[in-house]
Order: sequence, then structure tokens, then C-alpha cells
Amino acid sequence: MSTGSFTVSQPLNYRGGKRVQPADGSGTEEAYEPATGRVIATFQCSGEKEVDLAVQSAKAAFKIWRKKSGMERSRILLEAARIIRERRDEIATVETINNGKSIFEAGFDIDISWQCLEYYAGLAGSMAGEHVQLPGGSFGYTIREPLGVCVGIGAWNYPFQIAVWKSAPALACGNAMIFKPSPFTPVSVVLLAEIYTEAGVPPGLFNVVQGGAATGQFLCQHRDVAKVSFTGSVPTGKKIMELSSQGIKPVTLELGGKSPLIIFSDCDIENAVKGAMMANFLTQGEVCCNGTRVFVQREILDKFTEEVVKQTQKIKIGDPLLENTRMGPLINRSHLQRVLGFIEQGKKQGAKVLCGGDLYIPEDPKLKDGYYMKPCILGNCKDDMTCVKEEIFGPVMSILPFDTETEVLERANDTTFGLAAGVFTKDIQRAHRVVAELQAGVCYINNYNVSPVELPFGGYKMSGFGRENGRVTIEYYSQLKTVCVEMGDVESVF
Ligand SMILES: NC(=O)c1ccc[n+]([C@@H]2O[C@H](COP(=O)([O-])OP(=O)(O)OC[C@H]3O[C@@H](n4cnc5c(N)ncnc54)[C@H](O)[C@@H]3O)[C@@H](O)[C@H]2O)c1
Ligand SMILES: CCCCC=O
Repeated sequence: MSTGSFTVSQPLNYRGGKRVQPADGSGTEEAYEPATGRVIATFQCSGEKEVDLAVQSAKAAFKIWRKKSGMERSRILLEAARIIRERRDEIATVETINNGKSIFEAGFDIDISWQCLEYYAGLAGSMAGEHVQLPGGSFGYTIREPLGVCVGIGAWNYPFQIAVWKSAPALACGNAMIFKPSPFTPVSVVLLAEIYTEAGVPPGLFNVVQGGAATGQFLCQHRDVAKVSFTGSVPTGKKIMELSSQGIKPVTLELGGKSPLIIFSDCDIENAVKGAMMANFLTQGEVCCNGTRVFVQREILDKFTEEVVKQTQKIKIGDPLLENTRMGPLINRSHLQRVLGFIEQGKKQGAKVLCGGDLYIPEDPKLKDGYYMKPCILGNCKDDMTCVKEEIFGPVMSILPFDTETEVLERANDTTFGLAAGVFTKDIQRAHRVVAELQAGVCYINNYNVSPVELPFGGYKMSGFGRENGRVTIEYYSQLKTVCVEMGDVESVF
């Protein structure tokens, strides 16, 4: 497969175990190949009727799935993991074509996805309640039960991985799921739906509805939807929470961030430079947990800056399907303009562009309409600049000098976000002391942006609540039933 040649299989909705045209619509959307600017799919956004059909289909499948034992569910999820592993390169290629991230990175996203399925398949057989002895031989027990039909709504930066991070624990717990991807990236999640069917889930257990905000609202408002798990921006997260509150539906919110990365002068500087690049430039900087506020202790500011600029200038930008590319195009033209706008504003507010920050036009003529830019490092930054305060969601690193631990902690926490944070130091006491003070759901010591599926992922403050991955996520996709058993006579007060 080469860039510019991929044809999307239609239709893109998936219901009852097969691809379907939506029964009704609320407008149309176009999906692009960011590398070329080519429209690769035009599709109808699902309307209220299609959403209802998807919910009914999921309800029917849920009745079958919830009766299966954990071990039976586990075997099917393991089979889905096996198929994903087998089709890794094909799925990664589709992800790269629709999202723009390098094929090198997309392969890792697919690896994390099958690992996530394996992890929850492993937990499915061990979900159990507890037995509690009560006076007089009476006793109680608890049962962990599924919620029902869960809705997953995803962002465009990790389309396949987000769908798996939501569906793997949901299905392991015995739920059904309807997933709505971002209208920018509608393609790869349909492959996931087909894989679940091939692996043996009942038809309708995992359905896909395509569309934007209106379709998402129909899903959140549907009376038979038991839970909404959302990944996206803070403003949309607020709306989802409001809509879901009407039906008292629990929500998981995985929202944006503006995370701090603190680099102390006693760090291993080579690792700190690598860490700062991992924290800023994966997926063209379009990563929620990116450590975009890089605080560097003044003693090593010049040395660190010189090295990180040198390494950033070496990043190979271009055709994302080529194996040696490390940075592809941004998701679309308006997002590219938005990111460049932050850099312009930063310059006006006194930031200094140390490298990149402008458009990149690849030599290959078929890429000339793609959405490429050179990764940017901003120096001379101040905490109150817009580029330091707001989530840019592009390849833009801001470097901020600091002097003391107390000072940097106060500045690092001075944000409404709280998704992630990182610290580089060789002082083990300091590392843990700093992490204990950081107001963030995910903290890294001497690394950044690694996401093992065994570890919970999610934010503090306005970056959301609930978690994905790890054992704890089982609690977000199940509910606890308490059963109280009387072994004697009823002692009535009447
Ligand atoms: N914390 C995380 O795990 C995580 C992961 C990836 C992305 N993100 C965040 O996502 C954002 C970028 O993604 P985006 O631009 O797709 O976000 P977005 O909020 O614009 O859209 C996310 C999803 O919500 C849908 N949506 C929009 N309005 C809706 C409404 N009123 N009701 C229901 N659904 C609606 C969209 O169609 C899309 O599927 C960034 O802020 C990023 O930090 C967070
Ligand atoms: C599912 C991917 C999480 C990383 C944030 O963008």
C-alpha cells in the first residue's frame, strides 16, 4: 500500500454483526488522508433512528453475552487479540492513512491494542464478589455485574487504540458497546468491529455509528444506554457530562492536558532530551498527556536546549507510510492553521522560536497538499503566555527555566488540567517527593509517554475522571449487587 492509493470500504456503520448503511442521517462528513489532503470517504452521520437501531441490536447481544462465564468471554477476547496481532501491519496502515501518524508509531498503537485485549481477557475469568458472614448464620455476598449497553465516544488521535481501551474492559465485564469514532477518523474502528465478529462475539455486541456532535448527543441521551465513556476535549467533556446527567448515567471522561515535565540539573541529560521529545512529538504532538511545559533547571538550561533543538531538527518528516519517517502530517488543514496560530501568538508575546514552527512541504509532489509542519521548540517562555497555558495539540514544546524545587512545583501545578506530569532526576528521594506533590493522574519518573496496559490511565482536575487500563477499570464497567441472606426468622419491629 502506498500513500494516495487507499480505497475505503463502505459502508462505515456496523450493526448486528455487519456493515450497514445508516437508517437515517443528520448530515454528511468527509474523511481525509492527511498525507495528501485527499478525501478518502464521504459518509452519512447517523441520525436518531440509526442510533436507536444500534442500541436495540446491542441490547439483544447483551442478553446473550452477560450469561457467558468470564472464561467463555476471555477465550473470545483472546481470539480477537490474536487476529489483531496477525493483521497488525494492515490495521497500522489504515490508521496511518486516515490519521497521518507514522507507520512506525501506528504499529505500536496496534500492539498496545492487542495487549489491552489480552490483559482484560485475563481478568474476565477472575471477576468475583465477596462473601460476608453475618450473625446467626445469615450471610451476604456481592456480585459484580455488567452495566448493560455502554457508549464509547472517541477522539481522532488514537482511533483504533481508544476504541480498544474502551471496548476491551467493557466486553470483559459482560457489557455491549456502541462506539462512535471522531468523524475525522471513521475507518479503523470498523476493522475492530469485524474482528470482534470473527472472534465470536454475538452479533450486535460491538456496533459502530458514524457521525459528529449530533450523533454523539443521540447516543448520550438514549434511555437504554447505561454508561458513556468519552475521550476528547474539555468543552465536549462538559457537554457529555451534562447530557448523561439527565439519565443519571455514569461517565468516564478522558480529556485534554497541558502537562509539566520537570528536568532537574542532576538528570541524565541524554535521557532527559529523549524524554522531552517523547513527551512532545509522538503523533505530531497530538497526544493528550504530552509534557508540553518543559521546566528545565537553570544550571543545565543552555546544554539541554542546545541538545534538544539539535535532535528535534533531525526528526524525519514526510510520507507517514515510509518506514524511516518519524513525523507525518497533522490531522487536517484547520488544525494545522490553529497550531501555527499558537506559535505566531507565542512570538508576539515574547517567545523565541528555537527551531521549526513553520510549514513543511515534502519534495514528493503527491504530498504537496498534505498538512505538514516542522516540530517547534519555543524558548524564552513565560508561564502566562497562551502557548504555555493552552493545549495546542501539535508539535510545539515550550521551555521554561526554573531555580528551585518548591518554585517549580508551584508553577507545574498552576493549571486547571491534571492529566500527566514527569520528572527527570537521579535523586531518588527527590523523584518521589516531587511526584507526591504533582497534581496529575499519571506521573513518569525518568521516562515519558509510555502506556503499559497494566497501569491505570486518566486525569485529575479538568482532565477528567474515571480510568482506562489497569485492574481498576473493571470498576468503571460494572456495578456491585449486594445479596443479603437470612437463615433464621424475620425479627420484625411491627
Ligand atoms: N485523556 C485522554 O485519554 C485523551 C486521549 C486522546 C485525546 N484526548 C483529548 O481529545 C482532544 C482532541 O480530540 P477531538 O478534537 O476529537 O475532541 P472533541 O472533543 O472535539 O471530540 C471528541 C469526540 O466527541 C464527539 N463530540 C463532539 N461534540 C459532541 C457532543 N456535543 N456530544 C457528544 N459527542 C460529541 C466528536 O464527534 C468526537 O467523536 C484533546 O483535547 C485531547 O487532549 C484525551
Ligand atoms: C488512547 C491514547 C491516549 C493518549 C492520549 O492522547
